[in-house]
Amino acid sequence: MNAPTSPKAALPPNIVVVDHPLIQHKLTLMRRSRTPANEFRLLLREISMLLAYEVTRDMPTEMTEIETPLTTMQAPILAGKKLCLVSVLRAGGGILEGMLEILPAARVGHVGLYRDPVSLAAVEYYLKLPRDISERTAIILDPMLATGNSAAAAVSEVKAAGCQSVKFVCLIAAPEGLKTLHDAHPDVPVYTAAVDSHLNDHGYIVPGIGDAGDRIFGTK
Ligand SMILES: O=P(O)(O)OC[C@H]1O[C@H](OP(=O)(O)OP(=O)(O)O)[C@H](O)[C@@H]1O
Ligand SMILES: O=c1cc[nH]c(=O)[nH]1
Ligand SMILES: [Mg+2]
Repeated sequence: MNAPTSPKAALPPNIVVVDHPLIQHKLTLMRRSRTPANEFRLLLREISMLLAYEVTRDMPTEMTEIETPLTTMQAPILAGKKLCLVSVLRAGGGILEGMLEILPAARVGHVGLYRDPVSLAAVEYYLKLPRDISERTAIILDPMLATGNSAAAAVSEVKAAGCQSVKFVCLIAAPEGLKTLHDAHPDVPVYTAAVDSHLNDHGYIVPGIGDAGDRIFGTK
């Protein structure tokens, strides 16, 4: 039996494990191999909305004067840099849906990456980012951080486009991937619902959820 681990002391800094009970419950339902694709997608969307709260917790606000039906008051509104959500195709689309529910004004970019099944290197096949991404905080979305090769490549593309403020959101991270991403991009914080035990010989996260893209789109 493989239990997920949260060896917080051994992890690189800049990792936020969002261990809210609602998220943990929904993640358990997603992990079950018999959970069908339609339920899997819905659970991922719900968890993504909850992760959106955590990854935006440090967004600055400023005060503005408004009129309520009873009086005028100083009230907070969002201030500072705008956001760009960057979905790593294919599986990032599963997180993007939920994030856009909470952050409807965000711009959206896409990075198409697949893992070479033998070398586990990330192979890029698509890139489309908003022109003004350098003026935004980018939140890169991908459910799985396994070897970390895809995440590191996605962050490199976003930085190459001029973005200096980057965060990474996933559902499950492996310790190996957290280290690879931190070594390549120590300035990028990672928000994850779980840190699992290890990678298997094929680079899959154990216990994990299997192939996220296949489970979202029912392709296996
Ligand atoms: O950390 P890594 O070892 O790079 O693995 C993680 C990547 O693997 C999965 O994508 P996959 O290559 O299966 O593509 P898909 O989303 O099109 O299925 C996942 O969505 C990540 O992008
Ligand atoms: O466990 C894993 C590892 C990489 N990609 C996935 O979709 N799942
Ligand atoms: Mg896949």
